[in-house]
Amino acid sequence: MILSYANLFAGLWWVGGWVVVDTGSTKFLRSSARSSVVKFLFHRSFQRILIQIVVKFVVMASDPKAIAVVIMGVSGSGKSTIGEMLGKALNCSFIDADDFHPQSNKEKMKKGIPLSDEDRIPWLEVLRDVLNANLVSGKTVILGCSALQKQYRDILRSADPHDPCAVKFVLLDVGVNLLMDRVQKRAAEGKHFMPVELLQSQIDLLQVDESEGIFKVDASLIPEAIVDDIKRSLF
Ligand SMILES: Nc1ncnc2c1ncn2[C@@H]1O[C@H](COP(=O)(O)OP(=O)(O)OP(=O)(O)O)[C@@H](O)[C@H]1O
Ligand SMILES: O=C(O)[C@H](O)[C@@H](O)[C@H](O)[C@H](O)CO
Repeated sequence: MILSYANLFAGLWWVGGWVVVDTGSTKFLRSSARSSVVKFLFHRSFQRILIQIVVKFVVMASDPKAIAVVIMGVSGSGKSTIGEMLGKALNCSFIDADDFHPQSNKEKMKKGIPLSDEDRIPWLEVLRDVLNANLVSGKTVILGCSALQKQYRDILRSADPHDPCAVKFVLLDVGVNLLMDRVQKRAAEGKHFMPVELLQSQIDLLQVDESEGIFKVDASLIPEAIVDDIKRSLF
């Protein structure tokens, strides 16, 4: 839409310039020194450059750089719920990291055994490649992923090897009691494989370094308020 306006504007500019220069309607300016400057300004090659600059500017303004937003936090903090809503609000796709776990990881968690680095690193590398594919094709994407430690987040950050800031993290911050309630309720409803016993191991592992500048959102709020806060932090 914006581009069509730009093209229309460029077209009018072109025709307007032609009328002014080629129909001689600028007679009153011709004699003065000003007229050569004006002629230069209306000259087609100058117009062409100007049009290219305007179109490029409009394209850049209407098509900002793609980013990856990682909604992170411990089990039950709301990554899937919030990530999906944010994806809809930003009109981009949402990827749930849980869908990329190999069966062996899921079996381990079901049995109440926390994942090790050996379990997580290959999984994070796959997720990094998925983010990379989206960024390379200019698509903004939301990922819901625990990303509990800096070393894990650094793997995801490398999705854009030229710009680590292209991958942004948002931490869903929820108190332990509310987390327990949510995970217990979800497990009782048979809705998820993650047992409540694993929650403490996740809380123990979560490490957020102030220097990383991760945006922390109060995830005990209603989902709509959380999504609004995240949107405000991003734009
Ligand atoms: N802001 C919220 N307010 C109320 N309930 C919420 C909120 N966010 C999530 N929930 C509920 O809490 C439960 C856990 O949410 P969700 O599955 O989105 O968390 P998660 O971080 O993706 O968990 P996991 O990492 O274990 O997959 C769900 O039953 C969900 O409906
Ligand atoms: O790093 C991890 O241990 C995993 O990502 C877990 O967080 C689970 O995937 C998730 O919580 C279950 O839904």
